[in-house]
Amino acid sequence: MAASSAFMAGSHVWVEDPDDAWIDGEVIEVKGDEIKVKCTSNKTIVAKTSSAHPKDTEVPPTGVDDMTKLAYLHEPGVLQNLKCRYDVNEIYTYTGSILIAVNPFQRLPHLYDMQVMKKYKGVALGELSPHPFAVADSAYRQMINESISQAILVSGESGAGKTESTKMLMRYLAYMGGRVDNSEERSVEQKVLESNPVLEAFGNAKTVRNNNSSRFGKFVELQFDQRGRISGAAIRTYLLERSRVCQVSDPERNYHCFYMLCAAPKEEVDKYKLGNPKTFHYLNQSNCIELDAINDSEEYLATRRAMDVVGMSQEEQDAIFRVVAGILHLGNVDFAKGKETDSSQPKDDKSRLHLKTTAELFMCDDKALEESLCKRVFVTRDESIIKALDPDAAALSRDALAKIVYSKLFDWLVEKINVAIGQDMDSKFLIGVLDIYGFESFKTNRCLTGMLCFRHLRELLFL
Ligand SMILES: Nc1ncnc2c1ncn2[C@@H]1O[C@H](COP(=O)(O)OP(=O)(O)OP(=O)(O)O)[C@@H](O)[C@H]1O
Repeated sequence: MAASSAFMAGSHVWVEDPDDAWIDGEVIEVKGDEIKVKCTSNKTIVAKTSSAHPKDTEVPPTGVDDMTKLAYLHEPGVLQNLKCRYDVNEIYTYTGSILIAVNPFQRLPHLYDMQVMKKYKGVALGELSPHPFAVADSAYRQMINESISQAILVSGESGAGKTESTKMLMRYLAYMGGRVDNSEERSVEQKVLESNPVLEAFGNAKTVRNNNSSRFGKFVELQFDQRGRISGAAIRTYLLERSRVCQVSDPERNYHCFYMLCAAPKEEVDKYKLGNPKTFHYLNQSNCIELDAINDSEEYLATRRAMDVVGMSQEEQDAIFRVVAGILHLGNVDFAKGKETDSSQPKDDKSRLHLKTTAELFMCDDKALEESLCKRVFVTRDESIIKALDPDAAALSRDALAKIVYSKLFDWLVEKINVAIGQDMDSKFLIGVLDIYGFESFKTNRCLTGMLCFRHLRELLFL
């Protein structure tokens, strides 16, 4: 916190700047609760002492590898240190036992090769340069030495690099706990990675910040035996962003799988009665349909291959894509006023056709589906009361159905993947890596309650 009494002419300070967030300079005059600062950028500004912070002039130009070495742990000091390190390609910095990663937005393979992994093996945290391998090594050693399961929490804004960091942690843990006796078999890490395209197709979407943003929290659990060797793994997922299924804001996209299926080979598209993604309400609310770096047709084939690898049969794959297509048709069912007061019915022939197609794809009765959308059943102790819904309420009920069906599909996929990876129910210890997406602020919040619950859960996680 800034202490006004600490500032005098000649003090080095940080003051807020509308362009650069913070700017440093030297105090040339102190007047009451204000200071005049000659900034390093040469401009002179007057700032409130309450919003200024002292500057640590002892910090080396390339920064320090652990923020606890800074004389002042305030926002401008932390940001400046991260920037200095980033400028010399040091993307990792410690704050005690916490590792801060700054996304380099470029491949840095030399940072993660086998030689680097060997270097970090068994070395205490802080002895070598900050690195996810050091964090993973520390977790592994604590698990072995203290016989206690460990968890690593990876958190940050969307696009910050959580998924990449999680992969590094997993790679190192797999290296430490690798099974030497069964080299013919695919490693657990390999199996987890192979399942990624399936999870990404159904749980990732393009957002403003990240073209391949994970819209769910993921807890990857690596299970170990008594001797510290990997004996299994499991993926637990949390808080899939359901609202995205029926509400997409510009310039974002819905989940990748919807666009992939529309870009599938023609016979598949015909089979699921799909077509141009722009004709579906759940996709055309945003103008963003195609992505420069992603070819949806190729991604569709890659997802199918990954589904084969994780052991999903052709029937299962067909059922999955029928559900995906069914959701798109469901979204095109509009409602108009029905004959009775406050009732509703499909708006026109087009809506009736989409409803019928949805029922065919979901393999249910179209009349029953229509009833479930246009009416609500209240169950009391003695009887069931059926209430007709007006068109707005019916549309809400349609969206609620789309969201619940999609999230059930996602949960089913995760279960299937876990069977393929192979869990060890009798494992001795586990190391869990929690990759959970961070706060985001939208112009209009898609789902306020969802966001509130999500934030509450995150608060609990951090306690
Ligand atoms: N250590 C790294 N090395 C190279 N590139 C990276 C690294 N970390 C992140 N990136 C780049 O940034 C992109 C976004 O990173 P990532 O998907 O890991 O973010 P995220 O925090 O998981 O985002 P979200 O919460 O939206 O899923 C990656 O696709 C990759 O291109």
